Amino acid sequence: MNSKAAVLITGASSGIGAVYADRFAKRGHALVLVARDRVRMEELAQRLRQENGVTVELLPADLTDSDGLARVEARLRDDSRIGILVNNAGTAAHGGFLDQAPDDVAQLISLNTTALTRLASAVAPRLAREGAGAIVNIGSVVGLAPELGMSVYGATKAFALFLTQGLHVELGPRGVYVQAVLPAATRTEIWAKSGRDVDSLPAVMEVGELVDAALAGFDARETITIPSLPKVEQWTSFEAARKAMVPNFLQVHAAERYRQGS
Ligand SMILES: NC(=O)C1=CN([C@@H]2O[C@H](COP(=O)(O)OP(=O)(O)OC[C@H]3O[C@@H](n4cnc5c(N)ncnc54)[C@H](OP(=O)(O)O)[C@@H]3O)[C@@H](O)[C@H]2O)C=CC1
Ligand SMILES: CC(=O)[C@H](N)C(=O)O
Repeated sequence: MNSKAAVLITGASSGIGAVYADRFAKRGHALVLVARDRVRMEELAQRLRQENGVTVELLPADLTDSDGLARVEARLRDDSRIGILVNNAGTAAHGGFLDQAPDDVAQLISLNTTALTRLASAVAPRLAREGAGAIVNIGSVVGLAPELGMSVYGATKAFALFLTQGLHVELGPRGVYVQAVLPAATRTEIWAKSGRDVDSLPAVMEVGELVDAALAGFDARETITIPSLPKVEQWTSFEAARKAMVPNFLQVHAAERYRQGS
């Protein structure tokens, strides 16, 4: 992969996406920034152009809107300068499942899973043809922790993790690197936007530290990067247990515990 490939970052107007933009600009990459808030992106873009001398283009779009999403998909399909997609745009939900209106749930799923998948789908064939490039999906540790009571949000993040692992299997041999980053609580606007006080949490990572760790995982070509997890062995043994189960799924008969009266 050309190390100076342009990077398209969704959700680049604030938080994790804005810091990814800063870090990739510092590394000398041209950027395409996607989010709804053009003014905030323009402020960021001006600073990044001045500080780093890189090209920064804006592609304002609502990724839950079919026209907006289609414009970003077209850019990813057609612009051969873009070699890295950072699929970061996402929202969290207010309250628990019983408090969430079906339309709000659908909107969350639309951004966190449908848009993420469609954007990966738009860029992947071109990257596979080129035998180079990267797709970074921002998941969450919440996708591993149904106990946290964020069922729909967590399910969208479990989706991002699974999709990444599947795409790693499918696209890795074609030369495309796929990474899932699973942040834990990180100080960004997502908390206030979803009606929660980030300062009530026992531990919160600063967003710069989170993105720098995610990029260390990127540079190491990790498939799954969990910046806050102290011992990577906990993740690798979890994965080993899952993989050990897979060969046992295909059986002619139901397991003994389900055989009634036989
Ligand atoms: N902060 C945290 O604790 C954690 C965050 N994450 C994940 O990190 C990612 C980034 O979130 P974070 O930086 O924290 O939060 P922010 O709220 O700061 O950033 C979210 C970004 O997504 C954009 N966005 C929201 N809705 C849309 C939309 N409909 N179309 C296009 N862009 C949209 C926002 O821009 P705009 O409003 O301009 O459209 C903004 O740039 C999310 O996927 C989140 O789930 C994961 C784990 C922990
Ligand atoms: C940002 C969130 O709402 C969530 N708690 C997470 O850590 O992913």
